[in-house]
Amino acid sequence: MGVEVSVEGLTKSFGSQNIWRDVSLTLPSGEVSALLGPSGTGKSVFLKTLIGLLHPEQGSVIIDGTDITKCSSKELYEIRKLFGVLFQDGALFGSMSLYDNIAFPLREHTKKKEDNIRDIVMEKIDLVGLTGAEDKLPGEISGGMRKRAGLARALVLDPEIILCDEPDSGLDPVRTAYISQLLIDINAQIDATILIVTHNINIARTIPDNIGMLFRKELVMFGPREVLLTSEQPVVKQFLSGDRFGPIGMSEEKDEAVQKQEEEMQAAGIGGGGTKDDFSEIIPQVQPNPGQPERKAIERHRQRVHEILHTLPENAQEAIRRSQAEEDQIIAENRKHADKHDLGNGNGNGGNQQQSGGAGEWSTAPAGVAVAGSRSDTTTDVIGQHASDQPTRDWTTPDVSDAQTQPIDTSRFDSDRRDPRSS
Ligand SMILES: Nc1ncnc2c1ncn2[C@@H]1O[C@H](COP(=O)(O)OP(=O)(O)OP(=O)(O)O)[C@@H](O)[C@H]1O
Repeated sequence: MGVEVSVEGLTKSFGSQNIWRDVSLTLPSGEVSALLGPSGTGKSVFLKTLIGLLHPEQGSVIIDGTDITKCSSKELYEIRKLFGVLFQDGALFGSMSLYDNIAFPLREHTKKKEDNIRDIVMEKIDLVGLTGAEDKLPGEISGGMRKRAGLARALVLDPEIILCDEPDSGLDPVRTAYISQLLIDINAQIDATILIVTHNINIARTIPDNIGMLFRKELVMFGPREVLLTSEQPVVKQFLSGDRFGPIGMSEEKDEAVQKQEEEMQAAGIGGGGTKDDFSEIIPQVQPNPGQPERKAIERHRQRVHEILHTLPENAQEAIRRSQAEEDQIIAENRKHADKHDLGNGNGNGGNQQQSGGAGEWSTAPAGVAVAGSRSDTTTDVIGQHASDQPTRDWTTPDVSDAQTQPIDTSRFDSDRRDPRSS
């Protein structure tokens, strides 16, 4: 199970510039959380503080029993091995091929042999749809491809905590959907605690269990996604709808005169350009693909939400009940689909769909983390990460009919991706 991250009273400034203050939240074990907020509110700074790259003036960040704001650098080094981080710009080494970039954490932090490293790296490259691009330099590929290479690198050590800084930036909507699905599938496979920083409202609506929002140097809220999505707070409503009119301005704050002008314009029927979508109409959360294990976090999340349900606003309670019922239906349909196509459900057979019905080369199964399905058949390597000793990939080329029945085909990430079936 992923590790809980508990943040208490965190305050960060650069010189006299306070970024945020007194931020408290808990990223529950194995759950997927998202952090929203206007540009410049310090979301990336928050991520960097969680891994100890930046040091807060006040507060604590407790990870696996250690307060990383106060621990020794040796302890911090150990704690960091729990993390896989996808930075906003991919943070790849410009002079190294994608292959070497992705292999880097394995070479740096484990004593794995090159054969084993190759298997893991190629699995992750395949997983993010970059097969064929492994010899390219970061400067020779698109921003979206760099992003996916960064994600592959974040996954090679099978992290307990995954931090993703704007995983969708540089990706078109379709690739964004693939990468979002990938994160859910990965969560189902390894039950990692995930935090996604994003401006993408679609991701916020459909991927996380919990959502938080930073605004005016404070955490406006953090809790079950339905609470934020049904919130009546003007800043939340404005952010979700992308409207010009509201408390969020081009710079951090609008002054009263501007707000008054906007109110007059609205009264005159002039719009702020925002979408008219009804965000309180909750879209069911994306579920793992059929054949993937079911997310273990769902039950834990529901248990937690059940305990606090009576404390939530009435419309959030109603939205939670509705979305849980809809999600149950989707999960049941996925199970039926998996049974019909003999994909295995990751519970009864270890989730090894590579052997159980054609989710081979073309599935989104995160093979290095995936084939194990449960951690019972993994070993612990030198740095305490779980990793299979055996090559975990079935490299047999699936037949075309299998490929066609796969719900997600990561090869479609790139039109220039080499088709392994043709080689
Ligand atoms: N190392 C640093 N030194 C000084 N100021 C910094 C540093 N890193 C970030 N900042 C400042 O902190 C503020 C928050 O930056 P951050 O990148 O966290 O915002 P963000 O919410 O992630 O923005 P965006 O959504 O645009 O990516 C900005 O004003 C930025 O200039």
